[in-house]
Amino acid sequence: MDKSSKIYIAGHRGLVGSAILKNLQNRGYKNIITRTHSELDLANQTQVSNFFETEKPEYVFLAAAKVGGIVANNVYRADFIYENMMIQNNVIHQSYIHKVKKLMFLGSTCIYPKNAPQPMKEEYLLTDTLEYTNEPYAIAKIAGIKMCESYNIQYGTNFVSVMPTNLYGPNDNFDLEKSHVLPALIRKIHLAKLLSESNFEAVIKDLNVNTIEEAKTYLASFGVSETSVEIWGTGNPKREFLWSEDMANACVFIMENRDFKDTYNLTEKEIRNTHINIGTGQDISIKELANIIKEIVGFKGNLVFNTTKPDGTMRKLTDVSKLNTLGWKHSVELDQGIKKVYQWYNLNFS
Ligand SMILES: NC(=O)C1=CN([C@@H]2O[C@H](COP(=O)(O)OP(=O)(O)OC[C@H]3O[C@@H](n4cnc5c(N)ncnc54)[C@H](OP(=O)(O)O)[C@@H]3O)[C@@H](O)[C@H]2O)C=CC1
Ligand SMILES: C[C@H]1O[C@H](OP(=O)(O)OP(=O)(O)OC[C@H]2O[C@@H](n3cnc4c(=O)[nH]c(N)nc43)[C@H](O)[C@@H]2O)[C@@H](O)[C@@H](O)C1=O
Repeated sequence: MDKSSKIYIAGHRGLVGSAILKNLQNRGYKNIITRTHSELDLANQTQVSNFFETEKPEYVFLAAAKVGGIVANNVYRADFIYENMMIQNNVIHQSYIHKVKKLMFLGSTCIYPKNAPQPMKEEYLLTDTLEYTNEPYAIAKIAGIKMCESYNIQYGTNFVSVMPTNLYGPNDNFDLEKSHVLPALIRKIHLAKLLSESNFEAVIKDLNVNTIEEAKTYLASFGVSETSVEIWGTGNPKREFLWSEDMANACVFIMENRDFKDTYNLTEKEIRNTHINIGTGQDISIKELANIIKEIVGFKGNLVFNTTKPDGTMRKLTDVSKLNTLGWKHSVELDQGIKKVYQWYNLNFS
C-alpha cells in the first residue's frame, strides 16, 4: 500500500474499524473510503456490487460484521450466521471480481475447537467440535477464512485472514445485554457505583430514562444495585483481551508487510492455515477481570456470580508466535487499557 492507495474500510464506525481508520490517517494514508451501514448494506449483493464497480478500491479491510457477546451470539443465532455469511460473501467475492490488490478478513479466535490445547495455534482450526454458544458465528468466520484461502488458490487473489482475540477500546458496544464482557462490566460496575453514591442524575443520563425508579428497575434486571453487581457464569473462564488500537496496528502492519503469496512455498498443511492469530498471549479469569474493573471504577460493593448464565468456552488463549515472528507485539497492557477505556466511557458515553 502506498499513501495514495484507495483503501476501503468496511465497518469504519465500529470498535476495530474506527481504530483502523485512525491508524491509517496517522500514518498519512490519504485516500480512504468509508460508507455507513445506512449508506451501504453489505448484506445486499446488488448494493455491494455497485459500490465496488463505482469506487474500485485497491485495498479492503473487512471489519464489518454482526458482533456481540456470549448471550447475543447464543440468542440471535440465525442473525449471526446469516448476516456474517452475506457480508463476507459479498465483500470477498466483489473484491475478486474488481481485482482488489489485497483484502484483510477479520475472523475471531472462536473458530478454534472448544477444548483446543492451549495456547491455540493456527493449525488447530477444524480439528474438533466448536463451543455451541457461538457456533453459528464461528462457522461463518470459518467460511470466511476458507473463502479467502480458496480464492487465493484458485484465482491467485491476495486475501489475508487474521484471528483476533477478545477486543476492547473506544467505540465499543456497552449494551448491557448484547455486549462483550469487558464493556458490560465497566458499565454495570460504574452504574452500581453511581447508585451507591446516590448520584441519580448521572444514572438517569447514562441510561437515558426519565426517573430513578425506572433506572433501578432496569438495572435490577441485570443484577445491578447500589450494593452488588451480577457477573454471568462462574467467573472461572479465562479470556485474553487486546486493546483495539493495538489490533488496528497489527492489521495495518500485516497489510503493509505480508502477502498471501508469501506462503506459496509452504507445505500443503501450512497453506491450509495461513490465517494469523492476533492477541497478547496472556489471559486472566473473568473473576480477576471483574475485580480489576471494580478497583479502577472504585466500587465498594459485592460481585455476585450468576451460574444460570453460560460460561462459554473455559479458555481460548492464542498462540501469537507466528505474529511475533513477523515482527509485531502488543503494546497496551490490560490494566492500562481498562483505565483508558473507562476514561473514554466517562467522556463520551456517561
Ligand atoms: N469485538 C471483539 O471482541 C472481536 C471482534 N472480532 C471481529 O472484528 C471485526 C470488527 O468487530 P467490532 O469492531 O468489534 O464490531 P462492531 O460491532 O464494533 O462494528 C461492526 C461494524 O460493522 C458494521 N456493519 C454491521 N453490519 C453491517 C452491514 N450489513 N452493512 C454495513 N455495515 C455493517 C456496523 O455498522 P452499524 O453499527 O451501523 O450496524 C459497525 O460499524 C468483526 O469481524 C468481528 O467479528 C473478532 C474477535 C473479537
Ligand atoms: C470475542 C468473542 O466473544 C464471544 O465469546 P465470549 O468470549 O464468551 O464473550 P463474552 O465477552 O460475552 O463473555 C466472556 C465471558 O464473560 C462472562 N461474563 C460475565 N459477566 C458478563 C457480562 O455481563 N456480559 C458478558 N457479555 N459476559 C459476561 C461470560 O459468561 C463469559 O464466560 C463470542 O460469542 C464471539 O463473539 C467471540 O468471538
